[in-house]
Amino acid sequence: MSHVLAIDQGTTSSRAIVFDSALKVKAVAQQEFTQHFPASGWVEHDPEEIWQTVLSTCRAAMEKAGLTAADIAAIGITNQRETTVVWERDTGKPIHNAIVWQDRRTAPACALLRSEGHEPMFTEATGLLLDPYFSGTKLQWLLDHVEGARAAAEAGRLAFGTIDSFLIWRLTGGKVHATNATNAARTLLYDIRRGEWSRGICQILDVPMQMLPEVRDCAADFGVTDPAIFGAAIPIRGVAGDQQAATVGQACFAPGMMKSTYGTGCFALLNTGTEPVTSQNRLLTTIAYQLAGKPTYALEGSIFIAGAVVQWLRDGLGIIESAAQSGELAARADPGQEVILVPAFTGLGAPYWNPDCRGAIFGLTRGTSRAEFARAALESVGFQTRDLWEAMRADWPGAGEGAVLRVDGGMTASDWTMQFLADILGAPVDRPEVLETTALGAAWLAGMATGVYPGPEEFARSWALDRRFTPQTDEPTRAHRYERWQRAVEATMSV
Ligand SMILES: Nc1ncnc2c1ncn2[C@@H]1O[C@H](COP(=O)(O)OP(=O)(O)O)[C@@H](O)[C@H]1O
Ligand SMILES: O=P(O)(O)OC[C@H](O)CO
Repeated sequence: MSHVLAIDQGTTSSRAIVFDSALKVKAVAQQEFTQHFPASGWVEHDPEEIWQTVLSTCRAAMEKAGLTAADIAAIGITNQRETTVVWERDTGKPIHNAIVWQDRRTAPACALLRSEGHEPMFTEATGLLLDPYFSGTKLQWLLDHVEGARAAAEAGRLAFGTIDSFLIWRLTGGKVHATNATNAARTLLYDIRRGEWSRGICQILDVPMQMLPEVRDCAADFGVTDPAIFGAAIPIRGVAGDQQAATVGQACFAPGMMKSTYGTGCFALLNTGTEPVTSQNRLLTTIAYQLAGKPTYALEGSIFIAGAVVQWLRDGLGIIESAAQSGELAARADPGQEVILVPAFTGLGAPYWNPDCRGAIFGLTRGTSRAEFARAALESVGFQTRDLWEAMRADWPGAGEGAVLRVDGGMTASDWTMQFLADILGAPVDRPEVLETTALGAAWLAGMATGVYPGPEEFARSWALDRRFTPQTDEPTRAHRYERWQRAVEATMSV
């Protein structure tokens, strides 16, 4: 009973990881699932496929670890955030595919709300902006477009949830309809200061409040799994959105600590303590974690394209065969060429929040080759992080000076990219030994709640460094490079 099973339900795959009593990874199972693109800018997932991949990866991970459900003390769940599911309470059946966080279909609805002057009120309550990224307008779209949905929701027959809620509902056999504060904070429906669903916003978006889940702490009782699923009931005791789980997994428990996760996108969170900080620089205010009823807040910068730019080099341009080759190729680029890629493939996220602009490349010459493309692609990830870093320093003077960036996610395997990141930030970048930081955070929350794992101080002491990247570039070069990036972004947004 001293193991913990973490479910990491991500955008492109579901993973299940068994951690042992010393918080070491014992077994991993991963399964990709289908991405549906029914129209330009639309992205959907089939919730049934998500459910099946979660079930099979959990079973596979337990089998690989040589364990049964009786050996698992608790489950921790972490998930792609904002992605929106509505299902029938009596059958558990979704009424539509899930609308994924990347989906842009509600851009006109957001523009309309902005033109009506609603944005300041939404930002004040939720810490977010009127962007299609968040769940609220996705839910509104489902209620408006699925026949009979609004009437059924008003009659109490439908439930809304982000992926964590949907999984909790399914795992508990329909007994628990709950979420946690970190996922609620991404819905555009939750008042992060008052710690409750916003009645005013639900009225504006015409969302019946009876379809919303109950909001709990990150380490809390989320019920037990139906014994028919894994052979015995397992308590669900930890739940957090994936970027917040990574913040916890990186032990960013003190104000001023910052982590950045480089997967498909990049999400940087700065712990700002027990009071929410309102950004003057178009960052988001969010809940980093909530324990014992007390939220700890964060400023978040969300970038939509990070590792995805490497996938584009591989699958779109075909100039590399594997992601790992991107760094080797970038290292061979001509230092005399200053090619800049602005990867606004789906518009730009923080701090620009421009859903309409599209990517651009600058500085091409007759001599530009694959190597300069690769370097520009990897550098774009560093430049975008610098944008967030600047915004955070401007918003919260405690950030930056003497600060270190803790990094994780698949793309941090690239030493070349991490060195450029340190160079362009002018600050150290720390890569930990455990790169399964998201799952680690969810496992620790669940294990701490069940007494299997230690409290925050001891957990933070167990964080171990793999490698520190220190800046090698001088300040004038850094300033010159960053200024050219800023001009490239301005030009991209003006086309
Ligand atoms: N060695 C590498 N160099 C550059 N990018 C990499 C490398 N290894 C993985 N990546 C990128 O990291 C991403 C995968 O990271 P992961 O954390 O698994 O993402 P997600 O959870 O969003 O699916 C991919 O987009 C891939 O292109
Ligand atoms: O599933 P990931 O790792 O791409 O993360 C997605 C984020 O939670 C979206 O906000």
